[in-house]
Amino acid sequence: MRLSTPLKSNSVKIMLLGSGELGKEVAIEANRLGCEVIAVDRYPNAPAMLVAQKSYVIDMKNKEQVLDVIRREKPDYVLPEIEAINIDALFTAEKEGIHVIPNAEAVNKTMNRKNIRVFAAEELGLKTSKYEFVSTYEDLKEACDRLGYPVVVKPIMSSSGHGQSIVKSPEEVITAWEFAKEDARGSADELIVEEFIHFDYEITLLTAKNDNEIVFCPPIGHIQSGGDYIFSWQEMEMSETALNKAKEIARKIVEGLGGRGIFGVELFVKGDEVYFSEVSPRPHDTGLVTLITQSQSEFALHIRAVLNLPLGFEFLTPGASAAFKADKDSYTPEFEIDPAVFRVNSRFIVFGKPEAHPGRRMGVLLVSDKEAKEALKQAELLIQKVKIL
Ligand SMILES: Nc1ncnc2c1ncn2[C@@H]1O[C@H](COP(=O)(O)OP(=O)(O)OP(=O)(O)O)[C@@H](O)[C@H]1O
Ligand SMILES: NCC(=O)N[C@@H]1O[C@H](COP(=O)([O-])[O-])[C@@H](O)[C@H]1O
Ligand SMILES: [Mg+2]
Repeated sequence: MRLSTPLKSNSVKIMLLGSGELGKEVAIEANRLGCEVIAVDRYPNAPAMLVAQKSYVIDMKNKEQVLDVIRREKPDYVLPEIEAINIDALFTAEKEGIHVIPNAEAVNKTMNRKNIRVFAAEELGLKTSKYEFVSTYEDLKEACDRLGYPVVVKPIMSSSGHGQSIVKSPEEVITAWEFAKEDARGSADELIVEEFIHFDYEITLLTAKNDNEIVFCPPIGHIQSGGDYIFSWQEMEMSETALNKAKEIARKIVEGLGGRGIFGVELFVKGDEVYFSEVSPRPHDTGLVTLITQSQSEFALHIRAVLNLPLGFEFLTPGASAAFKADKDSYTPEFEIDPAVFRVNSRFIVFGKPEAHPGRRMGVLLVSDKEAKEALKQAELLIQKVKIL
């Protein structure tokens, strides 16, 4: 492995398309290996920009603007960090010899619920919830009736629960339709209607892949509210049968998508049955907990995978994370953190987002303990001691 110093002509150049909290940790790991980091996002002073060597503010959905920064910088690797990126630009960049992580087609498949669901369920034969795709209100109504209530309605392109709702009765279909249209983070031209899975629990199985090996992190349990994560813990206790099924699904999906990097494979578990839900071809928000539990966090593993370095790591301790979300608007967000939060076994990470809005994730609390359950209890308690002024 050849490594240099950032900004030298021979340094490895990494471009992050999306510069939020996950990208910031990736940038820090890349910097530690002497890589040069170019952070790109839709607004200035995004978290990863605060630690990158250079940054650009562009319209991430505009093909010319995305291609322009790539052509100008000629990075060795382009790492998509968000879902809402112009995909044609990635295909073109790849054709021009740029290494997109994990590859443009994998990004294309995973950014669109229709592509990834059809690929997973119909091509790879993975078990998923029943689903239908609709583009008119009438079709949505019929699909909900056919699948039977409750159902989950989601825009085909979105993330962090934006535009997503659980529909419990025919009367609620109209609200779900309107919400999907107004709150989608990508495109709500089409919606997916999914059978509601009454799972016992859900996990993220972080799976790292380089050209030679695939490694699995211990499963991460999590709790979601409104389609967005609020607590996660590692390791989630599960039966050997369920864990083996989870690994088998994860292996199939990452081999199917190909390329190098870390993948967050989202799975629902009911008894020993495991359902594939979706996958991020990049670090996962629920995986922030690995910053305190693993010798190599998901961010370090991502960079190692990108650079095709060995992926070995140790699970050091059980732990938990609590997302800190703002409850108000602020253009000069300031935290008030009770010193009690800073225990021997806990940390609070401020992402550094320049603006706070109700529901926006601004930081994360991490706790380790002998048992994940105990760490989770402490995380639930300590997160209440953080406020935005
Ligand atoms: N078919 C389903 N049955 C039961 N619960 C579901 C179903 N689909 C989604 N959920 C719940 O909603 C959460 C968010 O769904 P999903 O992961 O599809 O949305 P998302 O917007 O992509 O979120 P993120 O970007 O944070 O991963 C899931 O983690 C799960 O808790
Ligand atoms: N579930 C996906 C996820 O967690 N993505 C993370 O959130 C950022 C966007 O935050 P913002 O919406 O507050 O700008 C993204 O840049 C990424 O780091
Ligand atoms: Mg998800």
